[in-house]
Amino acid sequence: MTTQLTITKPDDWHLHLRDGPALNTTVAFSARQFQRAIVMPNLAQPIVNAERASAYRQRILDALPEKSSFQPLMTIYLTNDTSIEDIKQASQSDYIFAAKLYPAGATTNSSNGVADVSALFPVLEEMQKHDLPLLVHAEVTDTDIDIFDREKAFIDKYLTSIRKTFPELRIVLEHATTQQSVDFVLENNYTAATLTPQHLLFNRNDLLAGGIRPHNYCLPILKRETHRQALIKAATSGNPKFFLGTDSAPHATTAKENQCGCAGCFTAYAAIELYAEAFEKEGALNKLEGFSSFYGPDFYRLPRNKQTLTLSKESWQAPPSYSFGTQTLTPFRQETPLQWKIK
Ligand SMILES: NC(=O)N[C@@H](CC(=O)O)C(=O)O
Ligand SMILES: [Zn+2]
Ligand SMILES: [Zn+2]
Repeated sequence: MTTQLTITKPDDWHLHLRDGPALNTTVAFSARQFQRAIVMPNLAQPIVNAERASAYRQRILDALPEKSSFQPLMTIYLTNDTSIEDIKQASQSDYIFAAKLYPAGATTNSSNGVADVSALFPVLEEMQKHDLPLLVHAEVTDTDIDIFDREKAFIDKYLTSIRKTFPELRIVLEHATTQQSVDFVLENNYTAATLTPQHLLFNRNDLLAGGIRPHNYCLPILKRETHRQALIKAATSGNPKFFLGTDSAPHATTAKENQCGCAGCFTAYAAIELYAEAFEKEGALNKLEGFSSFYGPDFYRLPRNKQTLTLSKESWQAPPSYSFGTQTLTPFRQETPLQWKIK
């Protein structure tokens, strides 16, 4: 049995750090284990251009613990007002690494998202031209589509045509949750997916059976077990199209334990530990390093990290909450001890 594991320092290719006082909590947790992170742009006032990304990046750097060399990799938020010039400027900047497509209304702070995907095609054309990756929250928002079918419906309605129209645009299907997404990624060139710890560890019973568990609620919603198995198979396959993206998405405890609770799991406090547990259960700890530390930078055409990170097999319990600005934050999987610990 493996009781200690040293891997190249990982990166997080999908992260929500939020803004303001929240940065004092979120940034340090990610910097503890990740060297770099793709920072999502869905703030209350979304990061829609290079100028806003630059200011947000500075606020993140200002919140870094001393001596940390953590690098935030910024993204811009696509809207129906995104211009060709916005894409040019983002591509030319040395701190923006992708642009994110949120269908309007699909998830947290997405009201400014794209209402008409086809109207975005000139922007996607420009992204392809500059080789700026497209990151997608792949869910339709149609009220007549069942929430468990929204990812598949997005592939059928939009992603297939985006893929065909822009064959060399690099696309990341973010936080993939279904067999259909795995198949789509496998079948198409220049197409990858991030996988979250919650979707590798949990299925929808963990959300809904025996009581509703708001801290396991995220979007896309947890799916049935067959889908979880497809994701774990992809993650542990050694296929470089699948890599780590936590989608750690902190919301104050009161916002989650609520009449209308927010979507998002706070995993960044123990993300690599949670992934290690998922890989170990599958007997695939030897595949963790590629997934966590190699395939992401390879896709983004960035160097792999030089530093290492060591994990040991050790049971520990997360505290009931962390402070989060003036509020508190409940860690994901708080009720069950974690199995791995960073040395
Ligand atoms: N995943 C989530 O459930 N929530 C994310 C948004 C997102 O990634 O869709 C958030 O910002 O809270
Ligand atoms: Zn999302
Ligand atoms: Zn996210």
